[in-house]
Formats: sequence, C-alpha cells, structure tokens
Amino acid sequence: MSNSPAPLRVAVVGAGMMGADHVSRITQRISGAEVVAVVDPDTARATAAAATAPGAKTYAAFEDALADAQLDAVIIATPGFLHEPVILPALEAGLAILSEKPLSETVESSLRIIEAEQKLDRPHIQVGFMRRFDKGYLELRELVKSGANGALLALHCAHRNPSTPPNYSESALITDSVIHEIDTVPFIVGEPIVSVEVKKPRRNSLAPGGLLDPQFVLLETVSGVLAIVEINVNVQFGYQVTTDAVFESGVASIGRAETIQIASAGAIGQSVTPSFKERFGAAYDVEVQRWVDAAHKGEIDGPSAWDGYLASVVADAGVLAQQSGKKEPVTYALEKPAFYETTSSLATA
Ligand SMILES: NC(=O)C1=CN([C@@H]2O[C@H](COP(=O)(O)OP(=O)(O)OC[C@H]3O[C@@H](n4cnc5c(N)ncnc54)[C@H](O)[C@@H]3O)[C@@H](O)[C@H]2O)C=CC1
Ligand SMILES: O=C1[C@@H](O)[C@H](O)[C@@H](O)[C@H](O)[C@H]1O
Repeated sequence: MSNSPAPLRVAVVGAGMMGADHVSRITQRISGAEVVAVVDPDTARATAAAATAPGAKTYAAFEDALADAQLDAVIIATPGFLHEPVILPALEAGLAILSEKPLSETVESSLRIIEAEQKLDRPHIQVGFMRRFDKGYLELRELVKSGANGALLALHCAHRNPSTPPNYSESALITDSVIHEIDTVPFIVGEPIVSVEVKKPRRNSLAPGGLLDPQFVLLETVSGVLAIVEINVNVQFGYQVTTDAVFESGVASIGRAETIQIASAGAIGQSVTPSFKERFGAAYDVEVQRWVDAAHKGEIDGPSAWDGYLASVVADAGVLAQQSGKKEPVTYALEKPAFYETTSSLATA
C-alpha cells in the first residue's frame, strides 16, 4: 500500500499561453497533483487545455468550478488585472493558491489581497516569480551572499522578448515585464529597492502601435547597488534574459549559455530560446513541484503575497517614473507583518 497522499485537486484558471503550459506541466512533468478543472470563458481554449489532462472538466467561471469540483488548490493564469477576482474567493475557500505574476497590477489591489489573506491562519498564496527557482539566479544569489568577490556594486540586466501582443502598453513594460527584475533584484542583492528611474532611448520602429520600446529602468537598492535593466520587447530574434553582476573584485554572468556553443565554418554559434517557456522551463517545473509539495503540508515554498505587494509598490513608482522622467522614490507604507515570516529558502532575506 502506498503512503503517498491523494493528489492535490487543482483548478487552472485562464487557459491561455501560461495556463495551458501549467496544465501540461502538472499532468506530464510533476507529481502529487492532478488538474480536475480548467476555467476559461473562451470555451475553445478551455477545451484544448483540458484535453491534455485526463478527467479534467471545463468551466466558464471560477465560481462554477469552486461549487462543483472539490478543489484543494488553484493556479491563476488570467491577465494580471483579473487575478484579484479569483484570489479572493479562493482564499475564502481556503485553497492553496499559485498566482501567476504580478500578484496584481495595482498597489490598492495587492493591499486588499494581503489583508484578506491575513484573516486566515497562514499564508496560502505563492506568486509565480519563477526566476527565484532558476539555477543561474540561485547561484548568483549565493555568490553575492558569500562575499567571495567582494561587495556587489551593480547589475546589468537584459530582458529581451521577440515581440509584444497587440494590447501591450507602455506601462506593461514595467508591470508585466520588468516586474521580474523588480522581484529578482532584491532577491539577489538581499535588500529592497528604494528608487526607480526610466530612460527612453531611440525607439525601435518595429515595436507595434507607437510603443516606446526599448527603455532603460534603473533600480537602486538601499546600499546603493544599481541595477540597469534593458527592457527590450520587440527584438525579433528570440527570447533572451541575462544578468551581469559587477563585484569589487570580479564579474559574474548568468543566462548567456543556455545551449551548446558550436564553432564551425569560420563562425561561432549558439541558438537562442524562442520564448520564456523554453528559457525558464526547468524553473517553472521546480516552482510548481515545490508549490504542490508545500501545499500537501499546508505551506507555501517560494515568493509570497508579501513579495507580490512589495513588487507592486516598486512597479507603481516605475510607471510614475516613465511619465515624470525623474528618479522616483519607492515608499513602502507597511512593515512586513509577522504573518509573512517564512522558513522557505526562496523567500526574500
Ligand atoms: N511567469 C512567466 O514567465 C509568465 C507569466 N505570465 C503571466 O500569466 C498570466 C496569463 O498570461 P498569458 O497566459 O500570457 O495570457 P493569455 O492572454 O494567453 O491567457 C489568459 C487567459 O485568461 C482567460 N481569461 C480571461 N478572463 C478570465 C476569467 N475571468 N476566468 C478565467 N479565464 C479568464 C482568457 O480568455 C485567456 O485565455 C498573466 O498574469 C501573465 O503575467 C505570462 C507569461 C509568462
Ligand atoms: O512574464 C512574462 C510575460 O508576461 C512578459 O510579457 C515577458 O516580458 C516576460 O519575459 C515573461 O516572463
């Protein structure tokens, strides 16, 4: 007789690019969970994603799945501004929650979420900042902590996407894309961001709808570490996310060598991943496996809603900096509640 617990009964809400990817991840690549519900008002998408998960039923609204499917957990992969309407009823139902990033697109909404969560006995929400599970980011974080190369002085981050969807706005550069660096910079440096500034170089004429792309976002931390983020989301050639860390006595680079490098016929070449699904595929798998394992114990094991709230405060200042052209201070209205103290090795220091 097996001692393993019954699989976690998961609903995936939002069956677009990320939601469908999570359905196949749970069904094919990780253990301890099963997708029993796929929710999307777009019936074709819900049906296509559910077809990859034997036994999963489709629903047009999360409330219908909640009433019908005996859920233990939910993965939320709707657009960011639609996370809160799923998170709040999921909290009320006491489900384990993995919300895709961002936790929410406004500080006000993030505050409502953390207030609702603190009415429970313990954190239920993990936020999908998957870079915290990526080998390169973890190695870099350890290098910074070790002090082996002296103090960290600066980070050069490149965040390049092949192209943007039609509804992608200038603020989305910050709230949807740079939100990853907004999360990983404090994670690597070990201290919060205190200011944001945005510089806009010459525009890429291939960016749709007049989008001012690329932009350079300067994130400054408490001790003066400066992270310079090139957000550049219409590069055409592929998906590339790199970080070069400048220390007092050394430089470390991550994200540059994902694949084999071949020298042949007078040239050296290496392929570029087409999208985040390949670049961070292993990180998503570890993220979801650790979330499932923790949910079986009534815990989370990764970035919390508190981390999501902190990121939304910085993103707010970033959107303001896009408009003002000035360095904008980041002011966190709240102290970290004891409720969010955690033993997860992937939590912010
Ligand atoms: N961690 C990462 O690297 C990535 C995270 N994301 C995040 O994943 C989330 C989803 O992004 P994508 O999959 O790219 O978007 P998408 O646009 O491909 O899919 C969103 C889906 O949500 C559905 N939807 C809309 N309202 C709904 C509702 N009330 N209930 C259920 N479904 C609803 C839409 O019909 C659509 O199928 C976003 O939060 C995004 O920021 C997206 C890409 C990568
Ligand atoms: O989260 C993601 C997308 O939503 C976002 O639009 C991309 O810029 C990021 O690289 C990807 O990781």
